[in-house]
Order: sequence, then structure tokens, then C-alpha cells
Amino acid sequence: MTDLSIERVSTGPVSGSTPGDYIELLKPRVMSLVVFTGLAGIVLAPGHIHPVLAAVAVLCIAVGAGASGAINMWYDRDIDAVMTRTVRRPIPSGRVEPDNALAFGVILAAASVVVMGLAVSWAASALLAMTIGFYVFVYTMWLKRRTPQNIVIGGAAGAFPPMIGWAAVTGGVELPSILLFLLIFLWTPPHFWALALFRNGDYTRAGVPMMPVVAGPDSTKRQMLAYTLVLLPVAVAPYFLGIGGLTYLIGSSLLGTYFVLCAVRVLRATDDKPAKRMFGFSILYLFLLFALLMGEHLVSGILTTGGGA
Ligand code: HEM
Ligand SMILES: CC(C)=CCC/C(C)=C/CC/C(C)=C/COP(=O)(O)OP(=O)(O)O
Repeated sequence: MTDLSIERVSTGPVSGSTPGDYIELLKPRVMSLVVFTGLAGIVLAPGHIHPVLAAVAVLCIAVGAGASGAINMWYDRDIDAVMTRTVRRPIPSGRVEPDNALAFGVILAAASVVVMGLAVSWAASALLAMTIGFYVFVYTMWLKRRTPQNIVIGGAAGAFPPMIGWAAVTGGVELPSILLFLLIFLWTPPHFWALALFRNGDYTRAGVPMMPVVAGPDSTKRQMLAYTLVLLPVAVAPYFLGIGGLTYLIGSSLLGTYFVLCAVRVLRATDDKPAKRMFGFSILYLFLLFALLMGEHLVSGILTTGGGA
């Protein structure tokens, strides 16, 4: 356990929180892509879901993801106060009391799980509850401060949303939804380690054993390349499972090849620029993969029904 007997950044009494402070606790920018992959699970799943229920399912995933982010910020308030990237967050900056942030996260988490079960599907509700629990207890409270494999195993939490969306429609877990999980699971290490490479000082100061801190940048870069090489065929696999079409096959092949090239540039780099570029591209890469999957699926659906007229 990291012993952080660090003087907390004293920013004086809480000067009245604003709604924006609480919204910030939900990590909306990060969770927007998380929710986007959850929507993909809904759109790609076979069968029909009423659009209103689909919207409720997306909302529950969004609220559940945000709630897990708020609880994560409550638990990590000590290390957030030490890292330059996070010191201005609502809790370390004194804008939100820790107990209020925790209550906010717990209430939203409970509400998202109950509403998903009552309104949409108990299978999706169970998966949502498990995802929240995995991120809070397995990643944030257990692995993050103990092992450089923290984000590899913890990455599972971020990979569940497409399975939650799929279960909201079908009530179950099937091979294609497991493949979408695997795609994000393999994407997470190169996504995060690219950031960790240029935020290494933060994590060293905070005593968090991220891979670059423990194994060093060279080993981390080699592992990032390995993950992008494994990810390339896995990201193409939806085409062979019938959930992606020819456009997706070409797009995912090109995007995956460029992601590998990013990793090669990071491996050869003598400064942080390639790592920063790879981190940024990792987000665009995942967004485009899921956008291509959903876009093709929706267009082919329209063409089919249009053709059936
Ligand atoms: C355990 C897994 C993950 C870790 C450790 C991780 C880590 C991070 C960190 C530290 C940041 C910078 C955030 C900030 O400074 O506020 C970030 C940004 C981001 N992450 Fe990840 N991430 C993970 C999984 C995911 C997943 C699964 C997604 C989406 C499916 C995702 C999407 C994003 C996005 C969109 C941003 C940019 C946010 C912004 O522009 O401020 N991340 N990630
Ligand atoms: C539906 C549901 C519950 C979805 C959850 C999805 C999920 C777990 C996404 C991971 C997002 C993320 C930024 C993790 C990093 O935590 P960190 O503590 O390493 O990041 P930080 O240092 O920026 O706080």
C-alpha cells in the first residue's frame, strides 16, 4: 500500500461547490468514449430494443461510469493532490468535500444499476454493477497501488460497456460482445502507457507502480508495441464474425497498422512527442473503430429495410 504521508494541498475551506464541480467528478470526457462503446453494444446486438429503452440503457451506462469515476476520485484524492495532471480536480482543490463526492458516486451507482434492472434488463444491470465494482474495488482500491499490471487487469472494467449494451438488448453475453470486450481490453495498455510514459514523474512522486515507473520506459514501449501487434488482428476479427462489413475490414486494418507505427515511433523516440501523439491517436482509433462498426450496421439496416419496401 502506498504510504502517502504527504501534506495534502491545503486550499482552504470548501468555498461552496457548483454543479460543474460535481459534473467534473464524473470524468465526462473520458466516460464519453466509454458510453459510446456501450451504445455500440446496443446497436450491434441482434434483436430489437425500443428506442426509449435503448436511451435509458445508455443513460444508465453513462451514470454508472460517471459514478465509478466519482468514487475513484474520492479514493485517489491523496495521490491526485500530488500529481500535476490531477491536482486541480474538485476534491484536491477543495471545491468538493470528499464525503460528498463519495455519497454522490454511491447514490448514482446504485440508481444506475436499479434503473437498468427495472427498466431494461437484469443481465445488463448485473454486468453494470460488476463493472462499477471492478473499477472501484479491483482496479482503484487494490491493483492500482500494488502492481504494474494494474491497468492491464483493471482495463477489464473499461472494456465491459459494449457487453453491457449488448446484454441490454439480448439479455445475455455472446461471442461478438466478448470480442468487443477483448478489443478494448487489448487497447487499454497502449492507450494508458503512452500517457504514463510522459507522466512518469507524476506517478513516481505519487508512488503509484505504473509500468514505466517499475519496468522502465524501454520495457513499457516494447510491451506497448506487442499489444498493438496483437490488437491489429483482433480489431479486424469483427468482420469475420459478421458484425463488421468491408468498410470496417479496410478501416480497422489501416487504423491498426497506423497504431502499430505509432508504437514503433514511441519505441525509437528520444522525446515525449511520439508518446503524446500515440495517446491522442489511441482515443481517435477506438472512436473510429466503433463508429465504423455502428455506421456500417445502421446504413446496411436502412438499405435492407429500404430494399424491402
Ligand atoms: C484502466 C483503464 C484505463 C486507464 C488507466 C486510463 C487512463 C487514462 C488517463 C489517466 C487519462 C487522462 C485523464 C485526465 O487527465 O483527466 C485518460 C484519458 C482518456 N481516456 Fe483512458 N484510461 C483507461 C481506459 C479507458 C477506456 C476504456 C476508455 C474509453 C473506452 C478511455 C477513454 C479515454 C478518453 C476519451 C480520454 C481523454 C479524456 C480527455 O480528453 O480529457 N480510457 N485515460
Ligand atoms: C459502466 C462503467 C462503470 C464503466 C467504467 C469504465 C472505466 C472503468 C473506464 C476507465 C476510465 C479511466 C480513466 C480509468 C483510469 O483511472 P485512473 O484512476 O487510473 O485515472 P486518473 O488517474 O485520471 O484518475
